[in-house]
Amino acid sequence: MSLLEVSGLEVVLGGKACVRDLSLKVGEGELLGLIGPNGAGKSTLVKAIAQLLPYRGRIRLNGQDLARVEARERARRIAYLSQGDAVQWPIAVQDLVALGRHPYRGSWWRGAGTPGAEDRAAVDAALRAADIQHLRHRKVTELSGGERARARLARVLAVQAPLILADEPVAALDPRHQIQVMALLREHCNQGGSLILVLHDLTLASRFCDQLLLLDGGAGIALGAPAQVLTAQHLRSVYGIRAITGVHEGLDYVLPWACEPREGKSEMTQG
Ligand SMILES: Nc1ncnc2c1ncn2[C@@H]1O[C@H](COP(=O)(O)OP(=O)(O)OP(=O)(O)O)[C@@H](O)[C@H]1O
Repeated sequence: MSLLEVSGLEVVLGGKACVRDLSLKVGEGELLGLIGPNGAGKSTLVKAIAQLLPYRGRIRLNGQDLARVEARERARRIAYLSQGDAVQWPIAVQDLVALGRHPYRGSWWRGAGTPGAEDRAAVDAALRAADIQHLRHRKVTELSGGERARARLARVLAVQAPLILADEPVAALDPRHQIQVMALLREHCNQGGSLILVLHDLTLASRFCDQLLLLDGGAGIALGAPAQVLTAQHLRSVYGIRAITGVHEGLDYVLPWACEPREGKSEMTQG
């Protein structure tokens, strides 16, 4: 059984269908990348899965209708990293990361108490994984964009949820940290966790993801292994680009190279 099953999903915002009749499955240990041009519906899809938007259709986690799972329980099973890097309060990095443990605490008003040993260990592990131990006492609002991106990611890792939804977690990172974070997310999957990742970098997408879902205009255009999705035809018809492709160390790579005239939209293909 898949960990996550989405079927017939439709999200309408401001009278416009931003996600249309979308179905997908994510298995345990699987990394699904969501790609597509600006405005394709990637963030909307992720927010609907996180139960942050109203939708029609069905979203099941471990066979259970996610809409019926109690909020705190859901927050332990799905960790969501939103797009962007806004953190409004000048709190210490370790306190931001500790917020990831909130789903495991009782109500603050009913005396949730101080973090337990498990919470501290989870925060330490997340700081280590995101390579920001040295920043733990710094204020989040005083970090660089890339440092803040890693602090926000560490909060999500601290949840230790089986499913992570991450919306462009590497967008602000330098190349070394991009590769480091992708490898870290890959490791989450190698350890049996599952991940849905929104990203624009097609090279990282083809290298690190098991499957890719290409979206355009709210609809799924192609779903399958990276090589089946990142075809010259899809790159041209959906992105309006041409890419250099090849194989390095046994892995396919795709390097966007030039703009091309866009052609008619493709039908959804499934590999
Ligand atoms: N609250 C909203 N009300 C109305 N329309 C919205 C709302 N949020 C998003 N949209 C529209 O839904 C469409 C999909 O937006 P979404 O943010 O999901 O795209 P995306 O693929 O994540 O894009 P990007 O790569 O630019 O982040 C866009 O046309 C956007 O304008």
